[in-house]
Amino acid sequence: MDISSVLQGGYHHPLARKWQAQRQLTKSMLMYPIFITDDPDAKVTISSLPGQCRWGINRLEEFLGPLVKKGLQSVILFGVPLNCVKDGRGTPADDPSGPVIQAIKKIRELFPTVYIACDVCLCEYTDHGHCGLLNNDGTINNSPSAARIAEVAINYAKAGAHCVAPSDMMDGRIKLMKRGLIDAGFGNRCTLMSYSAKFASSLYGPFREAAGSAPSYGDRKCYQLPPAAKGLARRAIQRDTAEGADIIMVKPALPYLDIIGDAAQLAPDHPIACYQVSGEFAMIHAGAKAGVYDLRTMAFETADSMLRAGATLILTYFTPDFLDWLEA
Ligand SMILES: NCC[C@H](CC(=O)O)[C@@H](CN)CCC(=O)O
Ligand SMILES: [Zn+2]
Repeated sequence: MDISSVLQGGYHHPLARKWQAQRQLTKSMLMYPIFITDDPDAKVTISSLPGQCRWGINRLEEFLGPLVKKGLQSVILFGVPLNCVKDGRGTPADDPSGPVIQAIKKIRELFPTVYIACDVCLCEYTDHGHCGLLNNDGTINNSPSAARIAEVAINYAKAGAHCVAPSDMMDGRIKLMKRGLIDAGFGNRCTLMSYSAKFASSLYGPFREAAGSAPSYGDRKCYQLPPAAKGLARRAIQRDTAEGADIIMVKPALPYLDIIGDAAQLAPDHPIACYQVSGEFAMIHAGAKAGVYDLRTMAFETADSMLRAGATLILTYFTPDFLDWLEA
């Protein structure tokens, strides 16, 4: 046999197999999506997301304390207001007494080492459930929507968020948000993580149930990317990079590994995030429950695929599990 034909010598040993990975999963790569509700003492199980709950701010120490001890380094907050008056412009989104702003302050106080990102969108706060403001005919009114999203982001930054992450997919919101952060004095102390390539996926169901954020009519196909749209994703990534995004995100993750690769190629000097969304998480659990594979092995296999594709940051509901598994 030719010398060049023999590869197995390079990975016959478990340690040598580790060396074959370009990037190994570490705790600092994990960002934990968490749901904050406006009942301060709540701890409500989310049936569609195994092991996940909606938490009130009075329970954050009980919830996050053990995870911080295990090495939790970042969270991304999703507000789930159940006792507020939703309206056409998502007024409750940046209510100073609302769950997100209260949670930013509480987590800063309780866990000063934890990096706090905030998802910025209006769908959890609008009475129509869309991610932006609407025209009279029910279509998205892009410009005022982008302006409102930027306004919410600046208010989160003022409350102490380390990072704002607009998941709305409005055109031009990154430029507006970056300009707003700079003008408000936060351009150099608040990260702008753009959900640049976010697809109109069928994998958001459990989240929408958890956050009560499904659109009251229609869908999000006119502002989230078509699943087959590789060119649009590449253009959105280039656009957001040019508009001042500090981190580029692809979402969902597993069905879009090629887009993660595109992002790494198009924005080689930016951290690349990917979001293993609620439906991916639920799907992996369902397969393990059905005996198709071992849960831990599959969770690592999916994370390794995202790292191999070029991700440097993974938003995942598996974060608490990985904190245990990476310790072992
Ligand atoms: N801003 C929209 C929420 C959005 C998807 C959607 O419901 O369209 C995601 C949150 N950023 C869902 C995330 C998930 O499914 O885990
Ligand atoms: Zn939204």
